Amino acid sequence: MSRILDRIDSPSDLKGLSVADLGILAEEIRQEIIAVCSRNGGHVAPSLGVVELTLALHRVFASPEDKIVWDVGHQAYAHKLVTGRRDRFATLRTLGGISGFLKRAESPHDVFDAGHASTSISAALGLAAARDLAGRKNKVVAVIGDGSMTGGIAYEGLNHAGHLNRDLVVVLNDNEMSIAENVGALSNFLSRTVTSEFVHTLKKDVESFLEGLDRIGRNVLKVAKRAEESLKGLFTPGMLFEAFGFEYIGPIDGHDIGRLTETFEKVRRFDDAVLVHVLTKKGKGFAPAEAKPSLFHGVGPFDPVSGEIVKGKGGAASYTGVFGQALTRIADEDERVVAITAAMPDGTGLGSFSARHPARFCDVGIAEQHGVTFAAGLAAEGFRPVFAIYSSFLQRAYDQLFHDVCLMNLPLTFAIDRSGVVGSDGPTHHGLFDLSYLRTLPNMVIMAPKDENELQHMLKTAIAHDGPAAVRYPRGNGLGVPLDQSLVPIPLGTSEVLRAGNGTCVVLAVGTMVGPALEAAATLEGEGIDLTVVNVRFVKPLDRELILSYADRAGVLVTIEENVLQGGFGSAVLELLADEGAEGVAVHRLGFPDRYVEQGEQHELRSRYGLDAEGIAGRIRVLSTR
Ligand SMILES: Cc1ncc(C[n+]2csc(CCOP(=O)(O)OP(=O)(O)O)c2C)c(N)n1
Ligand SMILES: CC(=O)[C@@H](O)[C@H](O)COP(=O)(O)O
Ligand SMILES: [Mg+2]
Repeated sequence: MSRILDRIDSPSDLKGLSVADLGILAEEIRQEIIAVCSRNGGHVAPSLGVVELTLALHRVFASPEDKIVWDVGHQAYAHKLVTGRRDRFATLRTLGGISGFLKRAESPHDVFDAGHASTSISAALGLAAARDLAGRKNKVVAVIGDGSMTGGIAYEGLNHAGHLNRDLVVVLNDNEMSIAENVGALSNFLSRTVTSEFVHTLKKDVESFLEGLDRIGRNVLKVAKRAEESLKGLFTPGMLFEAFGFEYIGPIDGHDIGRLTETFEKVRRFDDAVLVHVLTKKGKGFAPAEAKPSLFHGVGPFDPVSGEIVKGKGGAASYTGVFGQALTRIADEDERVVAITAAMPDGTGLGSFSARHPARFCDVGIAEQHGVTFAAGLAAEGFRPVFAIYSSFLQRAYDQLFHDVCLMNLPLTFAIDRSGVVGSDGPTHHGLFDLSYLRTLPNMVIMAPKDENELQHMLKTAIAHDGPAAVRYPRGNGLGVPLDQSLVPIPLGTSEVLRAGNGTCVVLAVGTMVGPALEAAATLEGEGIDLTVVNVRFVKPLDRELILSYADRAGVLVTIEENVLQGGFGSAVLELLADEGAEGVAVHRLGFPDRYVEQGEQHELRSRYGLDAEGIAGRIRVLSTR
């Protein structure tokens, strides 16, 4: 039997469907999401949770004239399926395929690119302001999750929107989850829904009783209503949004398409700022995802029936895991160590730390800026905070790094996970800028380990250092090297010569690039090219002496980094050589170019950009024959 989904080429095809048909379509969409994500991986639970919400929005609002802005965009798979991307959906998150997030370049229905959280309200308000300036009449809708509502920019947007009172709809998709359990006072506040329903029922009962009485009864009713309003105000989530100047509607069942459609029809007729509070279940309709929403938030391939996760090739422990274990051990001996995450406790490997040292663990929510300044406060009082954070999310907190950390030279460790290419999440998530953005800040020490064992020692080095220090390491498995139990700080600014070579061509490799550089050296040895390979270890401070002495002797210096070339390690070497007047040495920089790198498996991207062993060998071969 043909599916309704196969007849949906654009949102306008939803208009003629009955509520019952929409229910059937929701089920078909869920099956499609599960089938494709079971092969490609993806953000399964967030997307399954908003299928009815997506259908109701697209049925009532006329995208792309009406603008629907999805926060993060990780929940927008149903949106992709009903906006003309059904045929390409099987390529989701693959090299050359459609994005796992929103992309203006992909569809006119994706009105604002995303991948990072909490931006939708500000973006939607900008779209609404542009509409008003242009004299258009379209609607603008921001859809934001309860987790993303922990990000400060969301309140900056609400504050401005309430003040402007533009025609703007904000849908709060409340599933009581961030990736892990949502944290913070707001999340407690939102979950007081039950209390508010209780107050609502109580109000109705009391009203009908008093209305049955005489005039005195009606006066009592007036007083009671006033009291009830303040009581309700104390207990309902609406109060918060009303204080921001929004009309509040909800909470409503986010899986009841009929109710959602009716509500949005009503809201469509308003012309001021409205917030619709919708309650959904993360992972809805797929039992394994409902049972383990954190696991299925973002997941690799799995069995589409049982939900069992397909095991990788096994092998070495991940950098993330080794970091978490090492930090826990260091904290066992050093009571000053406090671990901080911004809503990524599992992704950053802090699970064992939080279980062992709960009082010294903090999840600040999706609040990277706050997290950095909060950690700086701890550091100012003698603690040794370690902020474990993804490279691309730390970008949010650049001024905090500058103003609240480096300026005071505070002892704060940044454990920067997901540096380099991360894979299927693509350009919003690759950690390709941290060497550049950290290098410019005075006082900052920057390290990158060649393997997971060195990561442990670098962590120890960072925590022992009396100033800010960053250790950047990649997503995925380490090299499987033995792990030292006793950790020793590495003297700052010292690198390590791993292969002496004949000194004609010297490779200065950073972190993940050390392994492929050594492999390339082994390949080229058979061709009579005898490379020197240096594990740089410190991007700041540089090992000036070693670099300058090689520059004196070598014909060619090759720098290799899993970072953009602009402002990265290679740039630092060029600056040093220029400042010291080093002449006669040719410098070749290998790294990522000055553009946003697409999605794809990590190995595919490294290969595409010539940063695997083969690519490195090929480029040095060309240099050597010049
Ligand atoms: C700035 C930033 N920090 C962290 C993340 C990682 N992240 C992606 S989705 C998510 C949870 C979002 O929760 P919510 O908005 O409630 O959406 P749900 O997944 O529950 O649907 C987090 C922490 C991110 N994308 N951007
Ligand atoms: C949407 C988002 O930002 C996160 O879910 C991210 O995709 C997690 O990435 P990892 O899978 O590398 O933890
Ligand atoms: Mg949520």
